[in-house]
Amino acid sequence: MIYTVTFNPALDYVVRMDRFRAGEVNRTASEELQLGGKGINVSTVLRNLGVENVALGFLAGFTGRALEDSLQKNGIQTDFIWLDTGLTRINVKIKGGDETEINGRGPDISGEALEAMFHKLDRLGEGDVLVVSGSIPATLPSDIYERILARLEGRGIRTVVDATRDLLCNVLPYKPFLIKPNNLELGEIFGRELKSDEEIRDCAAQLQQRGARNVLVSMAGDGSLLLDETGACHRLGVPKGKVLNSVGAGDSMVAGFLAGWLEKGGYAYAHRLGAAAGSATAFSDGLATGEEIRALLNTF
Ligand SMILES: Nc1ncnc2c1ncn2[C@@H]1O[C@H](COP(=O)(O)OP(=O)(O)O)[C@@H](O)[C@H]1O
Ligand SMILES: O=P(O)(O)OC[C@H]1O[C@](O)(COP(=O)(O)O)[C@@H](O)[C@@H]1O
Repeated sequence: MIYTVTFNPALDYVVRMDRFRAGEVNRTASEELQLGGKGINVSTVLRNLGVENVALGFLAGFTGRALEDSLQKNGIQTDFIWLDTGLTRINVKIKGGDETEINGRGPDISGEALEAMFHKLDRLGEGDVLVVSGSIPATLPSDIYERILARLEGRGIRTVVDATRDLLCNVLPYKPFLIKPNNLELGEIFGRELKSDEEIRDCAAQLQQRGARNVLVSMAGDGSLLLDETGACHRLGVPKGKVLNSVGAGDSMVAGFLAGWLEKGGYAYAHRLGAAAGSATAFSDGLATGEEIRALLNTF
């Protein structure tokens, strides 16, 4: 079974307007509420591709209830831990000329709630896949992803980590099956801007030397580069299409990669399905459907 963990789920409030002006009253042309949080997006796209999975994480308050109801209505299995206080956050995504995002801090997670999550993870076993992704609420220790991977070590569980800076770097010794930084996040880790494929490949190789098995670097409209565990490097561009909303494109890519790898076992195909999923989401209003993703697969 595939499990996703989202420490800080969200409702994404997506508003569109001709031009967003900071410091002024802005009126929207349209608005919608989407389910959000990186692991939750991965769960949704996996489900859209026909891959059964369970969404784990922490929820609180009426926004949390709305999120869980919608996930279940969409046919996604959930096993969340409920927090006694606070509210699952609402992240604001402004499409007005440029894309501006305001991501909330999220509710506090108590020590007890965290312990409850560790107990759930203790049930995973041989052949399971665990995806941990997204930010963590400010009250959690910054080694939390590392502690999860340490606890899973030696049990035949593949892990996928999509996080930034230390959250990502600290898990490398636990040999994650896949990490997916974007090119800017990869540059942040090495303290410089990465300008060429060679530089990106070199940095990906260094993360591999530090323990990552497969490194998938996404580059928004410039496509993606996969350095797989055999040492082969795969580079894909993007198909032609109109970008409507790139929120969740990275999460869709992770889901597509996993779905492709489960379907055929090879990394070239996993990368293609991941790339198709990323672009299909960028070309649709919300997260891409299975049909939208498979329609793009042949363009690579
Ligand atoms: N503007 C775009 N046009 C076409 N494909 C895109 C676009 N933005 C993202 N994608 C696809 O989705 C993938 C992930 O997007 P990216 O923005 O790099 O991830 P993240 O959201 O994690 O930063 C890209 O590698 C690409 O394949
Ligand atoms: O957990 P974080 O890093 O604050 O990010 C949460 C946001 O990321 C998203 O999951 C989108 O992620 P990507 O655009 O990186 O794929 C949104 O749905 C959500 O609002």
